[in-house]
Amino acid sequence: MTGAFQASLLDTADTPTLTPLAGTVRRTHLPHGAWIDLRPSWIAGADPLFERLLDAVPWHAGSRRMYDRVVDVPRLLAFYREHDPLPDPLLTAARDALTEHYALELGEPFTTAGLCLYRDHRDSVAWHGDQTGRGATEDTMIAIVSLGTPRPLLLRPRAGDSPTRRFDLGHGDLLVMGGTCQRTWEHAIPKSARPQSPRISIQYRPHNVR
Ligand SMILES: O=C(O)CCC(=O)C(=O)O
Ligand SMILES: [Fe+2]
Repeated sequence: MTGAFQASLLDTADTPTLTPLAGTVRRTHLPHGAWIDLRPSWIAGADPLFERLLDAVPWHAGSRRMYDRVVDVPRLLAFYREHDPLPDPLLTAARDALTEHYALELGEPFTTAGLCLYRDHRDSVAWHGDQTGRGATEDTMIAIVSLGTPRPLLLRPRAGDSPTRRFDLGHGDLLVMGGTCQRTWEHAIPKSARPQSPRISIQYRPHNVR
């Protein structure tokens, strides 16, 4: 093996790369007009991206009101509004590729990026729909890129009339929730019983969807 070939092999392994989306995304239709698109290993060679985000993102504890108390949510957060520079050029490229791929169906760009850091198996997100803003009343899309330790994303219908669905999100995977998903279904990342290393989730949303 020549030195140059070795270098190029290392290069692909070490440089996070977006692979093409067209023709590689598998859609699952759910009852009530919701759907899930899945593209395993969308980002190849994602290890350095994961490390960079762990370091570079200003992670902070989020909080929410629970009755008369304010409690920390069980994960760390960072939110990038429209026009905020993202913490890594690959996250910008991913957002733009998603905007392009879904342009006809979505009719508007993905503009914001919410980041979550699940530090270990005890971190989680409880059952919810992204229903702040238009998510409560209109069809929209939320695209999630998952990095690090695989965790399942669970979905259950609000009407309780069909079984909970499980999508395993691995390192570099893309999952897109679309149609009525935020209104007619809820999603969650459950705690795990077994110790786990960290996971980072990046959620891209259109204007005024949270
Ligand atoms: O961690 C994830 O992939 C999902 C996070 C989520 O549902 C949210 O932040 O609204
Ligand atoms: Fe969510």
